[in-house]
Amino acid sequence: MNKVLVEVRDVGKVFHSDWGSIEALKEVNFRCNQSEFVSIVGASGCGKTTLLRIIAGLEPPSSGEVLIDGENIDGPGYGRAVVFQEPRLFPWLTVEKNTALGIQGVEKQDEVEKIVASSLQLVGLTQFSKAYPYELSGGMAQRVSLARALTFKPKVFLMDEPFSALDAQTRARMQEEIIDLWQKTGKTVILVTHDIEEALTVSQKIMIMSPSPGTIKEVLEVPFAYPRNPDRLEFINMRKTILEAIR
Ligand SMILES: Nc1ncnc2c1ncn2[C@@H]1O[C@H](COP(=O)(O)OP(=O)(O)OP(=O)(O)O)[C@@H](O)[C@H]1O
Repeated sequence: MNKVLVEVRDVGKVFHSDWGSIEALKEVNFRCNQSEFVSIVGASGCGKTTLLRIIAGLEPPSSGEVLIDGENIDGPGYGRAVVFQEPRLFPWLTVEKNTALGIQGVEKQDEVEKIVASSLQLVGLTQFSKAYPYELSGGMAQRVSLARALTFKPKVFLMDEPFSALDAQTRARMQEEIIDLWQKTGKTVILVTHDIEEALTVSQKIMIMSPSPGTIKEVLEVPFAYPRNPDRLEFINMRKTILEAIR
């Protein structure tokens, strides 16, 4: 039976500033099952990042609540790892030291090393553990941030446009790698992307948001097997459906 891991209930968010208020989210409701790969797509400004930040506990909702594994979220926590658009590495630390920054509550150095080694292996960076960030390509740097996120042993990975700063080829490779990582670890993934093709390539479910105020317009199951082929008619048709829904 599918277990519900993330539950967003009637979430609303209003930002107040000197020049007025913005209702960024209104009555957002959805459920995400354990081990599910979900993408959130929608036009610029429709509230994707705000919703992800609320699930991460980085932003409080103005109304409603978010439950993860039945527990109410009221701040950042180790059950959730967030991967941002840029890798956010410390330039003066090696790959393994940057990766180890995510580890909490493990005192023995050899245990820390074991966790780091297995995370780096999962993202294919074992060989580069002694390298510094300036020696890495953009894709490799983003893989370090994934390795660091893995060390948290999170229940859910929250990703905000993690590949959008990469060139097209690296991006395609990273999409394959994230599917591989998800299949190996069985983690739940919620990915924000403005790229419909990316959402169709990686996810099992796509939530389409509409703006002003941001709300979930439609949820689509992606029924195709992995690896997905963007040239297949079913893929092309679904891309068209999503594009029309966003417009
Ligand atoms: N900290 C903030 N203060 C005030 N308004 C904000 C803040 N963060 C977001 N907003 C507003 O909330 C709305 C949703 O923004 P958000 O960044 O969540 O959209 P998005 O869908 O992620 O956009 P994009 O695809 O362009 O990144 C926008 O109107 C934005 O101006």
